[in-house]
Amino acid sequence: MPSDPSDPPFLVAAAAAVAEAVAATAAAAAAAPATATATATTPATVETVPAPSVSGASVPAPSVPEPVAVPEADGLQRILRGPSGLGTGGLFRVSPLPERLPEPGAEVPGAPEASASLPEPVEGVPVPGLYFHPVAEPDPVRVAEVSRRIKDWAVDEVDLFPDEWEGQFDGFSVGRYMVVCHPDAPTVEHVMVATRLMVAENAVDDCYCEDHGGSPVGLGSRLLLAHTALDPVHTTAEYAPDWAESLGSDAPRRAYRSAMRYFTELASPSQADRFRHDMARLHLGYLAEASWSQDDHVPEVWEYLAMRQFNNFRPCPTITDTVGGYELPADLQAMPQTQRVIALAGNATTIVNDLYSYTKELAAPGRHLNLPVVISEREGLSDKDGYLKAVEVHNELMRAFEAESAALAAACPAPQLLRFLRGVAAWVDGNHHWHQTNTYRYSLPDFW
Ligand SMILES: CC(C)=CCC/C(C)=C(\C)COP(=O)(O)OP(=O)(O)O
Ligand SMILES: [Mg+2]
Repeated sequence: MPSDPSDPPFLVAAAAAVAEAVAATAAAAAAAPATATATATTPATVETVPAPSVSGASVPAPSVPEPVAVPEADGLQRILRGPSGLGTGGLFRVSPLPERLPEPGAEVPGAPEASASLPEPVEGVPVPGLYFHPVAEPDPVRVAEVSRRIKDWAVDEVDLFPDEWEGQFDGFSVGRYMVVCHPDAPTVEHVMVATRLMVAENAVDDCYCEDHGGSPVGLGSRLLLAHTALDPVHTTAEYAPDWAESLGSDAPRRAYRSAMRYFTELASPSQADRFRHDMARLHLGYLAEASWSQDDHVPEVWEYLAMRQFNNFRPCPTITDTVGGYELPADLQAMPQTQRVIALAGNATTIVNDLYSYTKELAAPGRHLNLPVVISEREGLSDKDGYLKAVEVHNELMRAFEAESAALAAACPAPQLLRFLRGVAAWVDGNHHWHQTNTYRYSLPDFW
């Protein structure tokens, strides 16, 4: 890509890095035989998408993003690491992210023996055959500080849980979760913004939908009223006080209200609106799951996957830029290609949850839907074969996420977008790490 002499040096460096990656990607795609993944069988068509201006100039992007070819690991890793070289330091508020560990020729890293390449042994066993990237344990000092502050917030500011739930709160290890998912957060307070939201989101899920008093009955009403803690009601003077008072009337609403206040102090209006949209998606997903539960209905696999795209971790990686102290401009965030990357990342991370929480959900009363259960039921497979097929579904989603992310980085090398893509990838890896190592909460089935 020709560079304008007036471009700041980091843009020139970014363009050069990406141009190199594009060449590597195109060469790899031309040389590579068709592979097992659906995306890899599509010819590579990497077109350059001009970065839209923040002022809102129209973006000539296709309305339906084309799947792209999977780049070889080297090119992909280079893109996801982001720009490097003179002048790029300003793209990283803190020291550069730890690099993903290489995958030397292994088709599926992460089988138990592969964990020998980790810097330190970690607790928990990865799902055999799962495609994931191991990461190092997060900084224990930062984890301890976030853990201390989040407990204070939960107890003193929002009165989140009764004493008997304290062990579960601690066992969730939300401080470790959020520190490992946001390695580029410039301060502890930035991590806290994500941590409060994570706690609040789980409070709503547990108390409204699941095993801490939740039920599908009346869920729509509860979710809508809680949603107004994120998306305020603009009403008349007569009715506004009742609405405002309602936000303090249970723990999920207190948590949403407070976490959202902290978030909007840091987020731009556009970032806040993006988050509200994702939370509305989440609540829609909860409702579909609840209606199937009320009807004792097992959806088809594709229907389950559609529901799980909404009942999904997406609101968490979507705020990676706010937590990182920068902003992905709305025009870049709204591009169909960016939306596809975010959706694939959310889907891969959420199927990771289905796999790690499988035994927990099997032990819970009633039938709890997750991907292995739905595949077994709908496709007439044994529990083990349903689980193994769910691993394959995850792996395909994960590879598609990485391929689309790499292609987008190559096509649109805006620095904020490159950093955002790295942030989403870090969230994906951190999410896996937390699930694997949270042995208080999760354990694997005995299939191997
Ligand atoms: C943090 C957040 C946005 C959560 C939304 C939905 C959610 C709780 C998940 C995607 C996790 O799935 P699940 O409800 O199955 O959680 P556990 O398996 O109970 O950990
Ligand atoms: Mg689960």
